[in-house]
Amino acid sequence: MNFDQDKLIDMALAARSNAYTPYSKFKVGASILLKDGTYITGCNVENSSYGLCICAERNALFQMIAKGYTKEDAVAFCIVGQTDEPISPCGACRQVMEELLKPNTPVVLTNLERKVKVMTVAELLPYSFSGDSLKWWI
Ligand SMILES: O=c1ccn([C@H]2C[C@H](O)[C@@H](CO)O2)c(=O)[nH]1
Ligand SMILES: [Zn+2]
Repeated sequence: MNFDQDKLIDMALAARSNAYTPYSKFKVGASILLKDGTYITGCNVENSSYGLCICAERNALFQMIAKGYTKEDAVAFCIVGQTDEPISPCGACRQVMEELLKPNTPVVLTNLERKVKVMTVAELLPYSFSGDSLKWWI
């Protein structure tokens, strides 16, 4: 499905401006375009107990679920951070993308210069562990 990549990046950048990062100072934004035209966004939110920090990607994906949407509704996902190259999401977020997005959903990785690399969810996490692996008894 076609989508407005510039608008998707703008939404992720706007979310990034809300990032709560007193410890790392590394702000990240994420946005999801849904089939009904809605955008859902997320930023990273840190905590003095470092293990409780949540990445922008998971914040956005969990909000998508909380608002009643599913992977079938997601058209594209975008992540932006202040990196030299388009941002590379962490392993935990790749696993959550595998769970909550479809394998062929485009993920727009970008940076503040708007250098873009588009990869699918499956390309970001090849040979993944998934819910299918839990169906061993069938
Ligand atoms: O793709 C990424 C990489 C890092 N972070 C956050 C986690 C932490 O708050 C800070 C530094 O790792 O950036 C994200 O939100 N997304
Ligand atoms: Zn992450």
